[in-house]
Amino acid sequence: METTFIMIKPDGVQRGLIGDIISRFEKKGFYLKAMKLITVERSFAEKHYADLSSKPFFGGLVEYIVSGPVVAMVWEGKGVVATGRLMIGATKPSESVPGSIRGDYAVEVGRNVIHGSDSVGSAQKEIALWFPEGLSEWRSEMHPWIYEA
Ligand SMILES: Nc1ncnc2c1ncn2[C@@H]1O[C@H](COP(=O)(O)OP(=O)(O)OP(=O)(O)O)[C@@H](O)[C@H]1O
Repeated sequence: METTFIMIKPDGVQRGLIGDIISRFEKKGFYLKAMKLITVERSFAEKHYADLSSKPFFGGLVEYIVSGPVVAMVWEGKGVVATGRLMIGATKPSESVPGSIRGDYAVEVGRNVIHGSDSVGSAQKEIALWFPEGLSEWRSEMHPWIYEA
């Protein structure tokens, strides 16, 4: 099944939103396949956001990501990449709808609480970068109550 990379950014950790965010993904019917609390080096943050290196906000974005621990996770489920992005909400909190994570908890684009992979391809790259040790192989006993097949 599809997997995505989700990161609770330093503001989400500092604000005590870890439990709520994990709970949303669990209750939806997605499976947690890997998780760690980690403070990343600048070079690692630059690698994660390499596609944005030419943006004017790149320096501030890297400062933000290295400013404290983040929670890095892999979630699995049918359509989890696209659905995860919907659950997270639009990049700019002023445009993210209430009910989404950013819509409920964020005000500023530079403090938008959470990251989620934007495609299946970038999910694969990000999971390889953040979890070279691999994922847990397990499936919930609830599977038939969540998925038709
Ligand atoms: N104009 C901006 N000013 C400041 N920070 C920004 C701006 N645009 C984006 N960012 C930051 O860079 C991150 C990555 O931007 P991107 O365009 O990839 O959005 P995203 O895919 O919704 O976010 P993420 O990759 O964090 O999930 C944003 O989540 C935000 O924290």
